Amino acid sequence: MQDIHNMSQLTSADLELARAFPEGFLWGAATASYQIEGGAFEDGRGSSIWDDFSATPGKVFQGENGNVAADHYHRLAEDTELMSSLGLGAYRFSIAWPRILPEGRGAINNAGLDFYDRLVDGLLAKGITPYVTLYHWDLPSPLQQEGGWVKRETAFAYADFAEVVAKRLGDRVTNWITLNEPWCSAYLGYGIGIHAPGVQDRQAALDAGHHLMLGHGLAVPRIRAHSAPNSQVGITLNLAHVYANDERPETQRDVALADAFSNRWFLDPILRGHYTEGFFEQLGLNAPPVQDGDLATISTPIDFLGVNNYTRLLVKGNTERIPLADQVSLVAPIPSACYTEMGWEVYPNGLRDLLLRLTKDYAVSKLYVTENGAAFKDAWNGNGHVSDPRRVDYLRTHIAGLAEAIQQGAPLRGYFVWSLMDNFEWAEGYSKRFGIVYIDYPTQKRVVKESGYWYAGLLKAFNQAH
Ligand SMILES: OC[C@@H]1[C@@H](O)[C@H](O)[C@@H](O)c2nc(CNc3ccccc3)cn21
Repeated sequence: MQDIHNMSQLTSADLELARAFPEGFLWGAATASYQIEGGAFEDGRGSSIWDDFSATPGKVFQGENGNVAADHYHRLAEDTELMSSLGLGAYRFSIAWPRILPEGRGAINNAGLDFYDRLVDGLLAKGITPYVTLYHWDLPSPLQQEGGWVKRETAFAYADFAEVVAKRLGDRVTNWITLNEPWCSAYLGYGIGIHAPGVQDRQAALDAGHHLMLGHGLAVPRIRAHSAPNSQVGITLNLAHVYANDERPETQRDVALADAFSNRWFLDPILRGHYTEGFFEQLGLNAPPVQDGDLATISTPIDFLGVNNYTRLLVKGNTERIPLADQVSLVAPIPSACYTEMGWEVYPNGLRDLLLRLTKDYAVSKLYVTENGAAFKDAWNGNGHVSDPRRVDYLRTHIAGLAEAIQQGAPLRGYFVWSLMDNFEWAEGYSKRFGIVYIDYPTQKRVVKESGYWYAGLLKAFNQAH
C-alpha cells in the first residue's frame, strides 16, 4: 500500500487542530463483525439473528445480507495493512458470537477463535491497539429460538461467551467493550422490530434492555479475570444531546422525556445503579423483571464509557397530549440544516455538548468516542480516489468539537471514526456508505476516499506534534 500520508490535503487549521489534542490521545477506526466479515458459512460459524433477519423478505434493503459483506474474513492481511497505511493507532472490531459458540453456548468452535487470534496478532505486529467489542448485535440464532434477550438466561450465556473469548485473547487484548449500543438491540430489535430479531413489543424492549445490562455486569469480572492487570473494560452506548426548540413548558417536559428514553435508560442503571425515577410509567409499561442484586451487578464499576454519537435530538413540545417517553415529537427537518443519507442532522456541537454533559452529570473516569461518522452519496468511477468533501467536513467539525470538550474538562481519551470501510448497514443493506475507505463490492477493491487521506494526514500531524 503506497504511503498515503503525503496525499492528504490538510489546511493550516487542520494542522492546528491536530496539535490541539493531548499526547497519548488515541486515533482509530471502527467496524463490526456482521457488517464486514462475510464468510458467513465458513469454518464452523453458526447462524445469527442477523442472518435470519436478512433472509426474511422485506426486512433488509433489496434483500441484502452479510454473507459476503466486505469479505474481511478472507482479507485480514490486506485490511490490517490498509489500517497501518492510514496510520491508525487503534482498531475497534467485534467478535461474532456465532463463530465462537455456534449454538450460543456449549461447544467452542476453535476455528472461530483462531480467526480473531490472527487478527489481533496482525494488529499488534503493526503497532495497532485492538479494541474488542464482544457483542455488536449478532446473537446466535439458537438463543433467539429460546427467546433471546427477553430471557434472563441469555445474560448468563453472554457472560460465558465473554469468558471464552477473554481466555483466548486476554493475554494480548487489554481494551474490552462488553456491548455495542444495548439501546439499539433492545428498542430497534425487540421494541419496534426494524432490526433483528424483528420483535414489535415495547415491554419486550424493556425486558431485553435489562438482560443486556445484566449480561454486561456479569461479564465484566469474567473479562477482568482473564486479562492483563492493565486491561480496561467498558461499554458503548449510543447517546445524543437533547436540545429544546423553544422555551414552552411542554417542550421542557418533552426534552426530559427524550433524554430519559434516549440516554438515561442505560446511563442511569450502569453508572448510577438505578433506573431513572418514573421511567417505566413515562413509557406506560411495567418494570422489567428486576431481581435482587441485578442493579448492583449492572453498575459494577467500569473503566471507561464508549460513546457512539452521530447527531443531536431537537425536541418541540406537543401541546395536544402528554406523549409517552418514546413518542416525543422531534422537530422536522430544518431548511438551513445539512442532513446525511441516514436523515441525521449534521450538528457538530451536539457531540461536544454530549461529552460535556456526561462529564458534568456522570462520574465517568474516561470517555472514548467509539463511533462517529456519516453516510453520504459516495461514487467511484473505477479509477483514482473517491471524492467525499462532505465527510471530510463532517469529520473536521466533529473532531474540532472534541478538542473543545477536552479543553473544557471532558476526560476524552480517544476517537474511532465510523467506519474504516463501507459495510453492511443493517436494514439499509449496502445502500449507505460510512467508510473512509470505499468498497467496490463486485471486485472487493478497497479505494481510500478523500476523507481517508484527510484522516491519515490528521493522524500524521498529530504524531509529528508529539
Ligand atoms: O448507522 C451507522 C452505525 C452502524 O453501522 C453501527 O453498527 C452502529 O453501532 C451504529 N449506531 C449508530 C447510532 N445509533 C442508531 C440510532 C438509531 C438507529 C440506528 C443507529 C450508528 N451506527
